[in-house]
Amino acid sequence: MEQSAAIIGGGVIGGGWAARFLLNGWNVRVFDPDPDAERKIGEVLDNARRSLPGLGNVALPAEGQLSFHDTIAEAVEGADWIQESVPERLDLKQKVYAELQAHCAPDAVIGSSTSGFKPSQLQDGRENPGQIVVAHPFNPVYLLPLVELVTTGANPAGVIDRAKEIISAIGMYPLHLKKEIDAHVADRFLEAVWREALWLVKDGIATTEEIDNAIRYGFGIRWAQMGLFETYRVAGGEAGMKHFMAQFGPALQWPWTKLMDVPQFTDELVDLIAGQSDAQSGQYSIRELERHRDDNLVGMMRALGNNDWGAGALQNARDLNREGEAGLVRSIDEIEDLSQPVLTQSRVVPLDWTDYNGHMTESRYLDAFAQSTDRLMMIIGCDADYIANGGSYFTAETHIRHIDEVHAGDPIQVRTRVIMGAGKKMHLWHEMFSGERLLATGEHMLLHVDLATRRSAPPAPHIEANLAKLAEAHAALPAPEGLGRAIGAPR
Ligand SMILES: NC(=O)C1=CN([C@@H]2O[C@H](COP(=O)(O)OP(=O)(O)OC[C@H]3O[C@@H](n4cnc5c(N)ncnc54)[C@H](O)[C@@H]3O)[C@@H](O)[C@H]2O)C=CC1
Ligand SMILES: C[N+](C)(C)CC(=O)CC(=O)[O-]
Repeated sequence: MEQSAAIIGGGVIGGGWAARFLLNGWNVRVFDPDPDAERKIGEVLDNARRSLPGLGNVALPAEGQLSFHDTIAEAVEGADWIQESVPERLDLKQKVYAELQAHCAPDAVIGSSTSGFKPSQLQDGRENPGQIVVAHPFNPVYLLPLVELVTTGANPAGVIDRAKEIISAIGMYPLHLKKEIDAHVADRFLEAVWREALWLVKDGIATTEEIDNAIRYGFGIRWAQMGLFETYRVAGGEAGMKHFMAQFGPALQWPWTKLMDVPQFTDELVDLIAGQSDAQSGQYSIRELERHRDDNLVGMMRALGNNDWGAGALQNARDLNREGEAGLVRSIDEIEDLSQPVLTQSRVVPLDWTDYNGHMTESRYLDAFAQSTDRLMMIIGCDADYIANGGSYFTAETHIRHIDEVHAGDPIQVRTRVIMGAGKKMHLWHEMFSGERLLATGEHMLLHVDLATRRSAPPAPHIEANLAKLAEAHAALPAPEGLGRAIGAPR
């Protein structure tokens, strides 16, 4: 069923929301009085399209339709979700809510991107306060999964459930606060760090660049994977959290922090910080910085995914949910037509799979084919449980042919044939396509092993039977062009 989101205010954050909804298959209807809004959103979308689709290992749905509208009334027509991202001024937001509610469906959810206002302040004076929630995202909205969902007693349970469901459906994580508070949870930390950093620059202790280095060479990386409490638990050593608190608790009383005061934003301080920031990063345009940021975020989140941890684990769970819609199966019984090659991968080339030649790098073809082999193994019953019980396949030989180029952001699919499956042997033929274009083939010989002895051994009967069933069904297909090819063989 088609769903549509209205984006009210299409600046930095509204543009990010537009990209997030659109690339997750929603139609997006934008209202922003800025005559440059369409161009700005177009540029955000270009960056989102090169980074988000390849973040996970399973293809996203087809993009929705994007449209721009001259009035709020038009933009909210038929919208299931309305996301307000106008500037952080309470009077402006309240005016926008009055107009939104004059035109939107009473059961649409209205989420506010506000960084700090409480939902009760936004609901105040409204006829239908129950449809308004705070849905506070993080920049870039199209890549970072966190949304702080803040509600009040005026929000019916049904609205809260729908808000959680929709936020999850677009690949984000709704952190539902237990109660409302100014600046929610995450921005209270950000404000504390920001205040302290301003003091450090003002007092001449460190430049903007040195402060950024203090974060990105140390605790910033640590926070991205374990947050604060888990990190400090580990820092307490074997004695854990209690020891950590005993050792560092007293420091809270020492002059380690100036958090209670805020430096005045005098012209002098603003010039000092802006000047240092220009010296640090002025050689890049904002769009270039955004692309560096996105490349780094995708790389870090994919690395976390390999370890099934933190934001990477969240993405893996999302991939798992999307498998069915992407046409991927997990067992032989789910295959509709056994006579055809099995779809073993449907994804987009991630940013971190490309190289200095500007295309997918050679090692990633093996990575992709190995993932397809893993899925074929799962389909025949050689799944995580079976492997944990001591049986698996080892690859004995691989031959990859590179036929055509493919670039970051392009969709790819792998279809797999079982050429032979008998006894300990499994002979597979993978073909990688982008649309109709054949990109590469991978021919792989695997042997079933006993993981205890590390020697080849017959598979369990159900695995042998499933493999034979696929091999027999695929034997009716014409032999693949290139099967058995060796380097140097005539072409
Ligand atoms: N920039 C950030 O890092 C983050 C900002 N936020 C929040 O998101 C909201 C928007 O902030 P940004 O996107 O940074 O601001 P922005 O200045 O980049 O964008 C605001 C947009 O709203 C438009 N606008 C102004 N009046 C409007 C109206 N009456 N109706 C529709 N559009 C209108 C402006 O033309 C502009 O395009 C704020 O509430 C902010 O606190 C939330 C998370 C992070
Ligand atoms: C600076 N800020 C308060 C607007 C930041 C946010 O609200 C979240 C973010 O993306 O850092």
